[in-house]
Amino acid sequence: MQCPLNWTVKRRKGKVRSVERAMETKIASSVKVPIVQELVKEKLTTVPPRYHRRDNDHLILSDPSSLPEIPVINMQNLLNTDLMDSELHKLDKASQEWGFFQLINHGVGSEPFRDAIEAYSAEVKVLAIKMLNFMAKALHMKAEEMKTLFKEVSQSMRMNYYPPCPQPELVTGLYPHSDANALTILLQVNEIEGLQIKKDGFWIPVSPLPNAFVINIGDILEIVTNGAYRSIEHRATVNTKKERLSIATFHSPNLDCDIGPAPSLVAPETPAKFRRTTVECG
Ligand SMILES: O=C(O)CCC(=O)C(=O)O
Ligand SMILES: [Fe+2]
Repeated sequence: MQCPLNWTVKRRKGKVRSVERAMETKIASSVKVPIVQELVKEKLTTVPPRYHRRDNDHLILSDPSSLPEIPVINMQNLLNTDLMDSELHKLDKASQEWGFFQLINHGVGSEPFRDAIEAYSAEVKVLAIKMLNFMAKALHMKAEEMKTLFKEVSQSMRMNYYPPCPQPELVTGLYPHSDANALTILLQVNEIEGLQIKKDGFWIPVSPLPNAFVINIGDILEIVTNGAYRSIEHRATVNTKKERLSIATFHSPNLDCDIGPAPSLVAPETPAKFRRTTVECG
C-alpha cells in the first residue's frame, strides 16, 4: 500500500509541513486524495490509527431521528405581511438558539452558479489533461504512462477570498505550502497581485496576466516525473486596498493508481527518487 507520509520523508522542510497539514485538514480538497487513495484502493475494513480523531466527540450519531432539527426559515413568509411576524419570531429564535438555519425560497438562483462551476471545471479538466500530456512529451516520458495515470482525473476546487487588510505585513493570506495534488490550475479572478512563489530562496510575486491561468506542479507530479518537475512552495499575501479572489482547481490521478516515478523516467543515470512504500495497517 502507498504511504503518503513516506513520500515526504526525504523532502525539504516546507513540504513535510505541507503534507502534515494535509493530514490534519482532510477536508481541504487538494490534499484529500492520498488519504482517500489509501482507503479506497486497499478496501480497508479498519482505518489506520493515524487517521483517528483524538477527541471523544462521536462522529456517528446513534439515532439522528431523535435529535432536534435545524430550523428552516422561509423567505416568502418573511416577505408576506400576514406571516412576517411569526417568521421573524422563528428567525430570531433560530439565530439565538442555534446560530444555524436553512433558508428556503430565498429567490437567489443557485442553478446558474452550479451550471457555471460545472462548465468551468469540465473545461479546466480538459486543459489539465492537455498540459499533462504536453509535459509528458517534453520529458520524453512514455505518453501511455501519463494517459493511464490520468485516465480518470480526480478534481477539486478551492475558492480563496482575501479581504483588504490594514496591516498586511503582519499576516499571511495563505501560509507557504506546496500543493499535494498533481497539477493545479489557478485563476486570479480579479487580477490582483498577491501570489508569491519561492524561487532560489527568494519570494517572487506572480503578476496576473490578463486572461491567463497560473499552472503549478503539485507533489504528485513531482513524484511521477521523478523530481524532474518540482512542486514549488508558494503563498498568498494581502494588501491594504484591494480584496483578492482566486480559484484553485486541483487535479490528481485515478484514486486506484499507484503513485511513483513513471517507469520510463527511471534509468541507471536517473534512479528513482521516490519509493513505493508498503505500510502496515491497524
Ligand atoms: O490565492 C492564490 O493565489 C494561491 C492559492 C493557492 O495556492 C491554493 O489555493 O492552494
Ligand atoms: Fe497552493
